[in-house]
Amino acid sequence: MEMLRRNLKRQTSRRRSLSPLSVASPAADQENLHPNLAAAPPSPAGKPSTPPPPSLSKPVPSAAAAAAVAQPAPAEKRAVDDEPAVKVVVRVRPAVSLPVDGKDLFFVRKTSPDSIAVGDRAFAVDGFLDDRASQEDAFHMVGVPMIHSALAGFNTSLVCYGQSGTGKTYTMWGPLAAMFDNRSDRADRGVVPRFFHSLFSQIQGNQESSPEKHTSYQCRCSFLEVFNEQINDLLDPSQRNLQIMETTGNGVHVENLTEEYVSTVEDVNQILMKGLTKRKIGVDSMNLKNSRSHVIFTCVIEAWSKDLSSNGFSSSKTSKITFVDLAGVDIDESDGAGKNITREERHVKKSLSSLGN
Ligand SMILES: Nc1ncnc2c1ncn2[C@@H]1O[C@H](COP(=O)(O)OP(=O)(O)OP(=O)(O)O)[C@@H](O)[C@H]1O
Repeated sequence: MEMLRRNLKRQTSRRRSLSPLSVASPAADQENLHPNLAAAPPSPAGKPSTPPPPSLSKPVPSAAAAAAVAQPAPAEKRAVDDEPAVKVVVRVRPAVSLPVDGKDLFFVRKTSPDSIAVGDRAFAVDGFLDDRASQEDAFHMVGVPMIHSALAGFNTSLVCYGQSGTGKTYTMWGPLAAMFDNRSDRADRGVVPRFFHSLFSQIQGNQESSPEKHTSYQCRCSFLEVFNEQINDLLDPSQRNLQIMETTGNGVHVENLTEEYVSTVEDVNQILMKGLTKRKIGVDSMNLKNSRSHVIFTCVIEAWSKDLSSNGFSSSKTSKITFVDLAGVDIDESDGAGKNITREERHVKKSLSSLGN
């Protein structure tokens, strides 16, 4: 990844940008990591904002445990099996200005279905979105397979990383205002709002197409930021410097992190708006907003089925979906707009380099 980062530096000076997206699905572990991917994302879990019904208040199993609780239906399993455990996708952001000499128009280019070249260096990838790719294209490449995994009961994650200004936040969330249905800029909506739009329609479709299964779903979300090496709850600003704990019942989780129950895409959009407006941002010397924190949005889906056509056989599935939007690093060290930025940059760099260890 360090190699890729160095190439990004060269690219910035040419005012074109690329940001890698990684989808881990299902239950990727360190041994399965793609050579270009640094590490699997953390797995937070915390207390719900409102207690669930007694029968539903159980520990969230890991992906392996979830798969053991209920085997996915054959069609769901096939869709998940066809996907690699970790998928690395590179997206190139459109140039902010045309190159003066026209030389770097194809600086990042696809060289085969599974490789790209950045200048004279080659990288293996699972997918490539060039600077003409739409938000819809990004969703189809990384978001749709995640929905299949989540509904099949597997944990799945999307991690966006890359240099500052390369389009991580745009790809992940899109402009906040575009989340509303009546907006003319709906085409700008990012992977996450599209994911939940499609997820809730598929849940409704599943319930309508197989009424005999009596499947009920429950989804709960949390949103945290890691800023200056402290974990803050984006859904409850009074909860700062939260601690990572490991307990027998809950596994590794962030203690006291708020979880909110959601049942519609509008519920999720409200949570996204609430969290993203509280995210720490800085302003660089070009007056562009930069994310100064890593943010992690998590949704846990639990599904219970009672199939009346097979002697009332019951099953349940749990999956955790994690979206990680990492802070970017400014390549130009003199770009900071003040003393704080320098300290934040140091923490961002330290945490990003820890991912590679
Ligand atoms: N594919 C794209 N199409 C159009 N505009 C884009 C695209 N990608 C990024 N942008 C625009 O480029 C700017 C920088 O993008 P963004 O904020 O997403 O970068 P970032 O990688 O998240 O940066 P940081 O790490 O500093 O938060 C934004 O104004 C965004 O709207």
